[in-house]
Amino acid sequence: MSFDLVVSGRAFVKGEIKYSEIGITDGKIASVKSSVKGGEKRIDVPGGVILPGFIDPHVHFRDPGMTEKEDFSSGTLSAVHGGVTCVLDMPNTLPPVTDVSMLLDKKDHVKGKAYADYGLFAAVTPGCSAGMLAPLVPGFKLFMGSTTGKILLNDDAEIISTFRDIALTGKRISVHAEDDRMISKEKENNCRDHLRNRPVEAEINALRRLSRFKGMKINICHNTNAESVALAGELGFTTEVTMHHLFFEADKFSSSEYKVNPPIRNSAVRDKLYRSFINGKISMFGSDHAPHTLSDKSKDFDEAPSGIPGVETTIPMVMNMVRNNTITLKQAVSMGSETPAAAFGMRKGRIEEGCDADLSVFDTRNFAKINVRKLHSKAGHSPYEGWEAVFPDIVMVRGEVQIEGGEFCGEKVGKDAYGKH
Ligand SMILES: NC(=O)N[C@@H](CC(=O)O)C(=O)O
Ligand SMILES: [Zn+2]
Repeated sequence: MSFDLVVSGRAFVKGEIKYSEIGITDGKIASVKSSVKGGEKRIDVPGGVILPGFIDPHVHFRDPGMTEKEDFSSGTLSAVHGGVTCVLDMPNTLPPVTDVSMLLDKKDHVKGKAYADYGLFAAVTPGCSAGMLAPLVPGFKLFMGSTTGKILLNDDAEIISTFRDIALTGKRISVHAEDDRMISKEKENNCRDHLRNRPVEAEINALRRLSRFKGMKINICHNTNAESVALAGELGFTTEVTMHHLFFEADKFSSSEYKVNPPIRNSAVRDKLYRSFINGKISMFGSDHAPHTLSDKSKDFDEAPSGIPGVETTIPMVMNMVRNNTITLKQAVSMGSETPAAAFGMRKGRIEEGCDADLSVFDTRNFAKINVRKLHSKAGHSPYEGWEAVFPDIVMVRGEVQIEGGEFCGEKVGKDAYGKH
């Protein structure tokens, strides 16, 4: 058998790190063995571990409509620099993705712009043509609490009837679970006020209301507290966690840079969330990359939009946790690659025959401090400036090298993972 490319080195294969030779043909992994013959081209990875490319199941790339904050090129460029080879983009762009024609318009619009593979979510709206949308999307997104964009749906009767249609399609519904009726709109001056207006109970109550959908394919986004995580687990839902909810506390991190929905919680809530993450109770990382320009974020707290960028820093921070033995590599790969691929039905996320040849190589000896000037998002700011992280040495999207020796050498090879219909 001849391959277009053979990548060899220590690789994470079926839960173990072992020397492997990965034969790649037409962008797919065709063979994984201790030795494969042939290969037009060979890349011998000198150090570090070859991992499946990471998948970020939750980004907001603002394209179309708010491209001064991010566009598909800057967003996916940022992604590959952080070891992320596939992103799932949320539908609160302008116009929002609420029907087939808007979805197809957005697909046309972003085509040819991406450095990483991608999928585009559709919003859950009453009467959305779930059956027609389903083959074209990774899943559907429900916003139960108001936030950037205007696609709120918080009425039980409407949620029930729409979920019934979506259940028939087999697609997962990612939920922004904050009960809007429990969100107060009083003036805010800092993150403590934002937290007062959007209490933990709003999140837990939204989840309680979803308990009637036990066993359905539902994913609870950006969990901020251990109770939500536990309840979601009991209901058979998948869960996401962000770095900002794991690491920030409203008392210490109070400026509008940290204003985000759901909000940064207090230290007691954060500590319990962190423990449930360490104990393996959370399914996936999701950056909730929500870029806003510095001038937007510099407005008075009450006026400033909510959202924190993170697509480029999430996995490097995760790999730093692996370096520190805070979590195992197995947990990092499960939460960052395997589970998102399985949850959203992609042949990605594993170094196995038949999967896309999305690979990332990390060497935990190469840690560095995050430097905002070296990040690629248009946001131009990061709350993680100066934090230690491990950035990837090599990143490959379906066999196409995007990063080598830590340097960008890529092209806009990114494809819609739900596009062949
Ligand atoms: N997380 C945020 O605070 N903002 C997100 C929307 C969202 O996920 O709530 C955004 O699009 O700006
Ligand atoms: Zn979001």
